[in-house]
Amino acid sequence: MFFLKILYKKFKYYFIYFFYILYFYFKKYKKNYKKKNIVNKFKKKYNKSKILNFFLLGPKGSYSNIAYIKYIKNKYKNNVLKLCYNFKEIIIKTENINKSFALLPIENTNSGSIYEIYDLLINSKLYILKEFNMKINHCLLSSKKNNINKIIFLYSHSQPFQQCSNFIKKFSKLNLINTNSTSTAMKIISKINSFSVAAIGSKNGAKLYNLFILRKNINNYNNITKFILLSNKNLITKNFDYKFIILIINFNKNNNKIINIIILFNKNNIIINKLEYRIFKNFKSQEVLYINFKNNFNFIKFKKILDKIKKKSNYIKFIGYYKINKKNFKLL
Ligand SMILES: O=C(O)C(=O)C[C@]1(C(=O)O)C=C[C@@H](O)C=C1
Repeated sequence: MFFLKILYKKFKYYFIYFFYILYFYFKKYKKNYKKKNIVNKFKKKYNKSKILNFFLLGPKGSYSNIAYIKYIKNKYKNNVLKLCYNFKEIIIKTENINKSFALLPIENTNSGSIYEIYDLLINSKLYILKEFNMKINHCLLSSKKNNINKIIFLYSHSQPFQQCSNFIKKFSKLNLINTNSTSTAMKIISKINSFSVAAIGSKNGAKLYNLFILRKNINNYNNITKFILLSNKNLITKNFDYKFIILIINFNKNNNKIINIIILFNKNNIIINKLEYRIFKNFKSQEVLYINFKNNFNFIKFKKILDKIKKKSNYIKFIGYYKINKKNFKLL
């Protein structure tokens, strides 16, 4: 006891200082702990929220909107429709908002691949989960009971102009005006309300924007658009039971490696479903190969092939896996 007293007298200030620091850190820790707890609680609540956001091209009445009603609206509970102004906005929002999905058109039997989407996908963090094919019947629409020969300006998205090229060719007077979607076109002509303007859009859109259908089915033959559903979560599982896999392979230009990759796929009996080639003129000219192929091997064999591709390329990116089980497709 005596010894402790001497110690206390000698080091009194050190003791006080030591306990003060201890108290200070304890308070700081308590504050941080509370803060962390609140953030964790918020995260838990946010992640538990069952709402699924679906981002797609708007406004109301677009073909993307019709595809959403047909394939998604009643199939997935608690889904919320979020209509966007253009494809880029759809991708950025889906990348950054929790539990969200993007519905995008990717190709059409008449107009071919939609390159704007391919180029956006190459630089995005999204994964393709599923695809849907939808028949598209374009109509010529006007806000008045109109004579086609009076129309001077025809509004629509760039894709329908290509899909209706045979019909448009017959009317040399027509000036084509590009809009972000067919529904934007319908909205514009309903506001202008003139004999000189018309739009290419859907039957449903005509009802929505009070337009007259001047001609039905003006598209070239058998017009089908493929839509894809994407998410910001990599949903790959260990069972590797995917029917199709989609890869993006990046090369430096002018090195003939693309041919080697195709030969490699061929040697391993890989059935390529779709192949797209894009060139990017950034600081280094780069080539990108988009390959959608049938998955007919196990993960070990697939990894060996991947390693070979890796040696021939700058980088590889997985951007999609379609499940075999179509009916019980789960989003999350
Ligand atoms: O403009 C629309 O209504 C869309 O949903 C876009 C889009 C497309 O870009 O392909 C979708 C389906 C049809 O092929 C025409 C237009």
